[in-house]
Amino acid sequence: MWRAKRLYHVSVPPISQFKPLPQFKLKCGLEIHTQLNTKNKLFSRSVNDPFRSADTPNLHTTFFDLALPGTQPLLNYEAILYAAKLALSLESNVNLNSQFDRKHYFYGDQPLGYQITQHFSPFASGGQLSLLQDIDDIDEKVKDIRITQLQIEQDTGKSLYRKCDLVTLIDLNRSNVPLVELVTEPDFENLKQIKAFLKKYQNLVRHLGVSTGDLESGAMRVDVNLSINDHARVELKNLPNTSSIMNAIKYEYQRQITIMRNGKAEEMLSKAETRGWTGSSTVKLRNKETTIDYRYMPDPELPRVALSPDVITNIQKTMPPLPDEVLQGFVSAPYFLSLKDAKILCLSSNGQGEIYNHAELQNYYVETFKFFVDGIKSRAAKMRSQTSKLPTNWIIHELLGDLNKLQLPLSKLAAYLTPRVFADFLMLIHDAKISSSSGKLLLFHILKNFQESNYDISKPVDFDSLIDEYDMRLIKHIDSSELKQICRDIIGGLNNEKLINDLVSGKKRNSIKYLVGQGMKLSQGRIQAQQFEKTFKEILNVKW
Ligand SMILES: Nc1ncnc2c1ncn2[C@@H]1O[C@H](COP(=O)(O)OP(=O)(O)OP(=O)(O)O)[C@@H](O)[C@H]1O
Ligand SMILES: [Mg+2]
Ligand SMILES: [Mg+2]
Repeated sequence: MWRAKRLYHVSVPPISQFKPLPQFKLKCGLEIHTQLNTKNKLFSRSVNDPFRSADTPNLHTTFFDLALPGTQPLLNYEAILYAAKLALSLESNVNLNSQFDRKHYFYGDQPLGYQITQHFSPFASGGQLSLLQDIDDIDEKVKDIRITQLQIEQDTGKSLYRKCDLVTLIDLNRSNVPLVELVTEPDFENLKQIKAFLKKYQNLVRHLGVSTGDLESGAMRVDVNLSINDHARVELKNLPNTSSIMNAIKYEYQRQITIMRNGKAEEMLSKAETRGWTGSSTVKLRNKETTIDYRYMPDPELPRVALSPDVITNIQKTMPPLPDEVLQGFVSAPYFLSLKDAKILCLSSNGQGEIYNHAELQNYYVETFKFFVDGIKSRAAKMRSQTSKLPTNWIIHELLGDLNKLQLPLSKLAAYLTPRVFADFLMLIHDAKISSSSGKLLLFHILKNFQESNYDISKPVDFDSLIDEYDMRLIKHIDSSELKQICRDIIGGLNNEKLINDLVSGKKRNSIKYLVGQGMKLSQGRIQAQQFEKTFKEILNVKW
């Protein structure tokens, strides 16, 4: 008698209890699809803007994107250029004679009936991306992730399933957008390496300007392949962001361990399978070996991509220095940035570049630094380490904070508060014309006014009159008895004997900062903090 096979139920512990165990060795490889942000699509002249879908579906489509009979693909060379840049930056060998193939399957958002990809002869192979402990926050000193290959292919359209009337809507704005599929060797051994690789690769595509690299919008899509102790690999799909990627791996790791511990590995982990992430668990989509036969064949309508070695050499010449080199440059002479600050300059946090992109920010910093150093030299002053920190502190910390607060794009501001002008501003602080607390107010005021003037760049910034208008000029030569009186008044006004005793005895030395803060507030930042500190110590007879 036929009986339904009882499904073996695996009870997986919660993700929060995830713990990598040495006896269960994790091995992972990634497949990453990256949309190239070329002007046009891969095989047609339509505009490449897959994100227009929400308001205007099917806007960017030509007859070829719709797969109307009689239309033919026409290769966009810009996509080849972008893919070559990416391949070279990964030390991958560009194939001088790659080819496009048809991968056949039917789906509503794939009207050709096949996807044009590179199966037999991919665009580039080999190469690596090195992860470094200092820069990428991994546990090992260095970890090289080998690249298997990069292939160019077209993206599919999008299907929108409407439950209410059981209708599926098709949007072809994304159809035929150029993609690079990057495949790594199964070199990853832990989560930190995967997280670091994704961040580094994302930063790389942004740095090269070949993609926005955003996971959330689908410009970058990651499939994870995972196996434990040499059992069959499981491919994880539908991972929309970094936390899904991490959680899916954690879940899958625990699921497979549970299976092994229950003696079911032979039965359940001997065949490769594809699983999807539901948000809380992985579910089987299909067996790898039973996937349909795609009937790959070379696309007869597209000639081979024949590149001369000169083309590659010339592209290599136009390549910018890679992110790690740029970072190293900022931590060494003449900038001497801390690694943390250098990372802020080099690692873009958002691909859209709304407030700034890393190239603009680096440029603004480098230019300002140059003008500032010239300013110091012109005063025949020495560049002390405290002085060289001024551009860093004021750009990376103060200015970026203000821009974010005001949602003011750096590109707009740089036309008005140019690096030369910003260096002048820094000189005001360097020359002690204004205190840094006044500087903060002044900078914010200038930015806010600029924004309110609707980005009017016609009137140049006039620091001198602004400083006078707001009465910010530092009082350098205050009479010492007058200053002592101000300090005594502050102490008297506090009426806090314990604070003063603890300060004088050295128990709570930090309280001096509080007193100085009161002084700065009272003088509206016009008397220097150091003067206050000195005077407070004098009148309190502080010995430490
Ligand atoms: N034993 C293994 N454990 C974990 N990952 C593995 C293992 N063997 C291979 N992989 C990874 O599986 C991935 C294979 O990707 P590839 O694109 O070559 O084939 P695929 O997944 O079969 O094809 P498709 O592109 O149709 O998904 C690579 O990232 C590779 O590193
Ligand atoms: Mg795969
Ligand atoms: Mg693949």
